[in-house]
Amino acid sequence: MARDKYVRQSLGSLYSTIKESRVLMVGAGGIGCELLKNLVLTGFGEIHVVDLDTIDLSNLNRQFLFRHEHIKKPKALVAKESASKFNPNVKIEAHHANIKDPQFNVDWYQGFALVFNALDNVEARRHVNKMCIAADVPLIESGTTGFNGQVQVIKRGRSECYDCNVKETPKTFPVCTIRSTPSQPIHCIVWAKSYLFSEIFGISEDDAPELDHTENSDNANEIANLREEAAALKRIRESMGSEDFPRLVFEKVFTEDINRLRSMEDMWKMRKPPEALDFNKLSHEALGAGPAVAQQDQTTWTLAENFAVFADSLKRLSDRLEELKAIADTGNAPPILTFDKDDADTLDFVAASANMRSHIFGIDMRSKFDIKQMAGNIIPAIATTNAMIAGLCVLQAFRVMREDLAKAKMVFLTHSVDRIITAEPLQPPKPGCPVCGVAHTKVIIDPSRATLQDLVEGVLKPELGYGEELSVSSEAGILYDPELDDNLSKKLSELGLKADSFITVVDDEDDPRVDLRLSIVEQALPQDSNSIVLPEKPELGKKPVPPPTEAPAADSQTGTVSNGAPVAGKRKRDVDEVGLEDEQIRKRGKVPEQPVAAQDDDIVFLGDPNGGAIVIDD
Ligand SMILES: Nc1ncnc2c1ncn2[C@@H]1O[C@H](COP(=O)(O)OP(=O)(O)OP(=O)(O)O)[C@@H](O)[C@H]1O
Ligand SMILES: [Zn+2]
Repeated sequence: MARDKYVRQSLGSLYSTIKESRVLMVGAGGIGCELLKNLVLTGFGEIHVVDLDTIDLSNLNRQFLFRHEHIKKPKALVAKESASKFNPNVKIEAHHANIKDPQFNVDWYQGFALVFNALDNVEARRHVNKMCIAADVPLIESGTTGFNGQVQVIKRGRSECYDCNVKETPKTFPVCTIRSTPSQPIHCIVWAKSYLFSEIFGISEDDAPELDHTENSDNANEIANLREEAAALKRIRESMGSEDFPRLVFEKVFTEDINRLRSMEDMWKMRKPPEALDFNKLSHEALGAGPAVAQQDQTTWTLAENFAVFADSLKRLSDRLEELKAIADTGNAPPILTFDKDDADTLDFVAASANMRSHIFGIDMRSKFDIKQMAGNIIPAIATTNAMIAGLCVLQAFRVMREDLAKAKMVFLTHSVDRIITAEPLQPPKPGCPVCGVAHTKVIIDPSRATLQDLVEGVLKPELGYGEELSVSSEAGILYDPELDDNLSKKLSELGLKADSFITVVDDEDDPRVDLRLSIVEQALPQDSNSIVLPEKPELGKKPVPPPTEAPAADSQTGTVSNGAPVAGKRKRDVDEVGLEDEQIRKRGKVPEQPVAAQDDDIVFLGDPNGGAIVIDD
């Protein structure tokens, strides 16, 4: 029996299209391993896999194409090797490289019928989105976070692209929220990890990425106070190892600093004022608690228990640092300790300190287990979620391959609504999107001669009808506008423009035409011809008047903006995401509020009476 009998039966007329197609998969991690297996077993004729990484021990629990003996080998190559065995008729090309490398240019993308993203970061996703829009190749974008995931079909001119919706920028916490007015457990955890731990054992908080030290007239005074406080804490660090050290640290951060804060009455008009702690009282109460409580990581410790763990872990960490100092070479930078969620001493210290601070501000205390997840920025990657999302990617790919985009869907996998899989029709491109709301074309330049003047005066104005009001920019910034003509005589190559660079042209006249993105092809052109040639004239429609935009809601706690960006597909969360409750995960995952009712064109699985194959009827 032919190995592809059932696939042929299932796919019907799509079988030969798929067999002859060349597709690209970017990322061979959690989703990528599952997806590559699906693509190979479905019989996609040629599959290119790009991944920049090598295999790590921690990948093996879910990236099933990899085994222990593959650790440190390139993911793309091993994925190819393992998946080829499933179907020798499929050609797999592996690229151990960054997808942003220049060899993966617009022409290269145009060689694919379809691109799949199986990435874990927004930057690479945005890059592939941009390239697929420029090359006009459909993209299936996917991501998972714990039990949630999503698949998005992106096709230039037909659907929203990845950048049609502004992505949430990684959230930082204003330093005043962390240091003066915490209101959530995460604020106290960040304080314990990035301020207290760092000031005592590590590098200064000034280098902590989670803290936003932006000053404005409202907070300048408070920031100056906080700097003084930090300097005073650093001085206490000098007495590490002394009998008095725990009391000095404790009284500085849990008594004196809190009393100072409490004395700023304006701060507490709308909030509950903090209550300072008393070292003597707590050390007395903690006598019976004993540091062994630190082993109980699933229960929420009492204040006295937190004190006991604080004092004990402070001692453990101080002893460690003192030992390191004793053996350190003089002349080198002094040794430091860094927070690691898997290092019990550092986690105990952060958990106990965070909880005591929470108590002071009337915030719920958390178990050490919870704090570990939040401080370590972890959402566990779930193999089943990845497998389901990879399956949904292929089902959506069938619709794209059938050129049936009307039936393609944005699919959500969610843990928190009645239906685990929900779908929404594709939304049309957002007018004014900086990526897909622009016209694209190629421009051939002779790098030895082409100048910016040749582009502006020789092509853009005469051939494309631009008036005086236009601006030209590269990815590095503005190159030309009516007030900036210094670069006109420069060669494009001197301006950093080379093969596969993009140039953006913006029409600044009244009632402007859409922006134009030119991708550069370098070619030596005959001396007697122009140094820049447009092989095709793009259609330049009018720029749509943007509909009134809904201002994204500002997060009342942090002042940062949250706009429900699609799942970033990251297993390890940034610090902004720690403390996400289901509600926030749902927002981030863009999961619809209400499950979307089953629709006529939902996929129906039918049992096959002829031998167990599944016929997919959509
Ligand atoms: N710019 C890029 N070019 C090529 N591959 C990339 C790029 N950025 C990310 N990737 C790859 O995308 C894959 C994403 O997979 P996944 O989300 O499972 O992450 P992981 O690194 O394998 O695991 P984890 O981060 O969860 O430990 C990774 O293998 C990563 O190397
Ligand atoms: Zn867009």
